[in-house]
Amino acid sequence: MGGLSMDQAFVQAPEHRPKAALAEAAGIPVIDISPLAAGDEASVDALAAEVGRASREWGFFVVVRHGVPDDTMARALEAQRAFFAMTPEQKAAVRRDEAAPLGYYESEHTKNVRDWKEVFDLVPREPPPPAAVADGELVFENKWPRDLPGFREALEEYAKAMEQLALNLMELIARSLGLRPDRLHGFFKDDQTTFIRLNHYPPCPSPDLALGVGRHKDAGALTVLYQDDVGGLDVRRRSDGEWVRVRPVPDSFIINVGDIVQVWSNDRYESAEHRVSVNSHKERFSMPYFFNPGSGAMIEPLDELVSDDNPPRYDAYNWGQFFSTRKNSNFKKLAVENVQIAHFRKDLKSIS
Ligand SMILES: O=C(O)CCC(=O)C(=O)O
Ligand SMILES: [Fe+2]
Repeated sequence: MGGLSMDQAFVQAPEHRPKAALAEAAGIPVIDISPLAAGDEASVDALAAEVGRASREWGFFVVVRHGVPDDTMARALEAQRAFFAMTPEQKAAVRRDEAAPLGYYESEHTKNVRDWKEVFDLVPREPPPPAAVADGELVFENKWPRDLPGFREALEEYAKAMEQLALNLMELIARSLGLRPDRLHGFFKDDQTTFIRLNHYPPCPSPDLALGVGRHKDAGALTVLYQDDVGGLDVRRRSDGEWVRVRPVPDSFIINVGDIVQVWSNDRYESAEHRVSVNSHKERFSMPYFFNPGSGAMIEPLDELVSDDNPPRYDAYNWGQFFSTRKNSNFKKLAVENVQIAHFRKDLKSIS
């Protein structure tokens, strides 16, 4: 389906291939976040502590009673399925290209191995088209498919609900770090580079050799992920380094803190490595919302979280530059190593 056929480009190195039977993770926290809306201060504090513990111990957690309306979800999921059910020609009409990275794409690479998936990327906020686009600058303009009634509206509605949820989670993360509740909100203004990805993982003839998404960490601030009931998201467990499967929970979102939260928190929280396993008989759908700051943001450990005893562990880096370098490297197979926050890690030996 979708024109994917199993060739060498998909084959993972032996050490990165998924094991046939993977334990379902016991203990990934499932957190009811409804106390935030109820607003009782003591319950919100307890909730923030729970989010803090999950971010520290796993970098991943599942939220339920999150306030996203059922019909908003239903419309978005229907739009997603309708999109991938279109013909290859219809999908190709909104295909991404090197200068304009949004739209349909079936040839993403993670760490230089091709992923067994097709995607559609969109941004909730389109920047005004730049009068002159500098050489190499990416254009974040949506490519809406024609002949798919309601698609755009459903996803715009979904994006609004996601932003509210992501800001609520940012508040909980800020509180959990002892910061002002709205301390992180200023990073997510109108210039934010947040994007939504619709993922479709078709059945794969060799799920023992390929991955839907190769192992990676999310580079942004926070990811709010919908997954259907098929299962396939694997997280590397911090306590022992084992890969474990995240069990699908109905009416939930999976939240993971990204590299930016890791840097802001000066390593109190760590973004976890994850990947997607595929299977030979069932297609799978997922939909991550990548909550990202504006491209001008400088990312560095927050002042309140560093001290003489706990000096900053990272040099400041420009998010926009990091983001476009990363996006370009997912586009095709490259010889160079992907940019990582580790490249901005200070050599602490020289500080102490
Ligand atoms: O499909 C999933 O469950 C996760 C996808 C993912 O990790 C990503 O797109 O960054
Ligand atoms: Fe991811």
